[in-house]
Amino acid sequence: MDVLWVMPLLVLPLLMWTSSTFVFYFKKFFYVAWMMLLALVTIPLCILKSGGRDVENMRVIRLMVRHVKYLLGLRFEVSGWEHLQTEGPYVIISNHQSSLDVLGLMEILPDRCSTIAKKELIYAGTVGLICWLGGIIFINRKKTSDAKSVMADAAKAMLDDQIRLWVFPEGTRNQRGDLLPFKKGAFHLAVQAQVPIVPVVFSSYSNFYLRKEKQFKSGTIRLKILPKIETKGMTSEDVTSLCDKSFNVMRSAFLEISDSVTQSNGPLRH
Ligand SMILES: CCCCCC/C=C\CCCCCCCCCC(=O)SCCNC(=O)CCNC(=O)[C@H](O)C(C)(C)COP(=O)(O)OP(=O)(O)OC[C@H]1O[C@@H](n2cnc3c(N)ncnc32)[C@H](O)[C@@H]1OP(=O)(O)O
Ligand SMILES: CCCCCCCC/C=C\CCCCCCCC(=O)OC[C@@H](O)COP(=O)(O)O
Repeated sequence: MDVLWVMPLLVLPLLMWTSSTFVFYFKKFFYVAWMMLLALVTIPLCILKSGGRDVENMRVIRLMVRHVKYLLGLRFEVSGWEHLQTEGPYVIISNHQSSLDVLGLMEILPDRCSTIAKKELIYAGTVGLICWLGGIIFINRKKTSDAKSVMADAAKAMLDDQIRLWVFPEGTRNQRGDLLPFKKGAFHLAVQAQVPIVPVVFSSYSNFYLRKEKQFKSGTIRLKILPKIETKGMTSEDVTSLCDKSFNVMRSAFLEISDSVTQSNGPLRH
């Protein structure tokens, strides 16, 4: 009899563990499947709207992605909207924690703004095709010289076609509770086009999404848009200091808006 009473005490934690792991895989699977399906529906809409690859398709994509946050139990708290009210082209830079960043990106994406992404994304089925239709610029991260020339073309296109570009200067996803050192491409891009940089910071996801621990709870993400940094008159000589300055303002903002969050792995050293 006694053993029977103990059973629930053993089984309950096991059930809770498996259910949170189950929720993690379910939500991840659902997210990918839903985005693939949305992309499938959005492809013809984009083709009807623009007849092919065009940054204007980002309006349709943005509209189609907006509801996905509710399905995953996520909310965004955006501050600094006024800093996006800048005429003409600019480069947005933000930290990059997960593919969930796309939801925040779509929350604040200004008109005529596309992104720079790794070229592997083009093979992601319907999502890859929608990225291509949305004018996303693909770079080969393993070939710096190729990436540089694609970005030089992008600087020209920003001015010729009046487009804005969103770049993830960490160059990869990172969930270590701090920012990775920035790569230089975004800053060369802004200096070459002589356009401002608008830094955007996503608060840490570690209070609701932990890849290693297989946790994916509901949560609120703070998105802070910071004042633009001008690059007029700068040359490639100024890129390193521009990069350092941007890193410092973004890192302080990241730590400030993530302050209530436990930094499980501690800060990274540079
Ligand atoms: C409805 C349907 C639903 C569908 C859902 C999806 C819908 C839409 C999708 C939209 C959203 C998509 C979101 C996509 C997210 C994808 C995110 C990514 O893929 S992140 C990864 C790719 N991005 C990046 O890598 C960008 C950042 N990287 C860089 O900028 C890098 O600098 C580089 C790749 C250009 C070069 O890399 P690397 O060699 O490793 O870097 P450095 O150390 O920075 O540079 C080496 C030296 O080269 C100089 N340099 C760099 N760039 C330039 C340049 N453009 N011109 C001249 N010189 C350059 C740099 O200064 C270094 O020299 P040094 O002497 O040391 O200064
Ligand atoms: C038939 C192929 C199926 C592939 C399925 C993948 C589909 C992805 C589906 C839904 C997610 C939608 C958001 C897509 C955009 C997110 C891209 C992204 O975050 O790429 C990661 C990249 O920044 C860094 O990669 P690394 O960690 O450096 O490597």
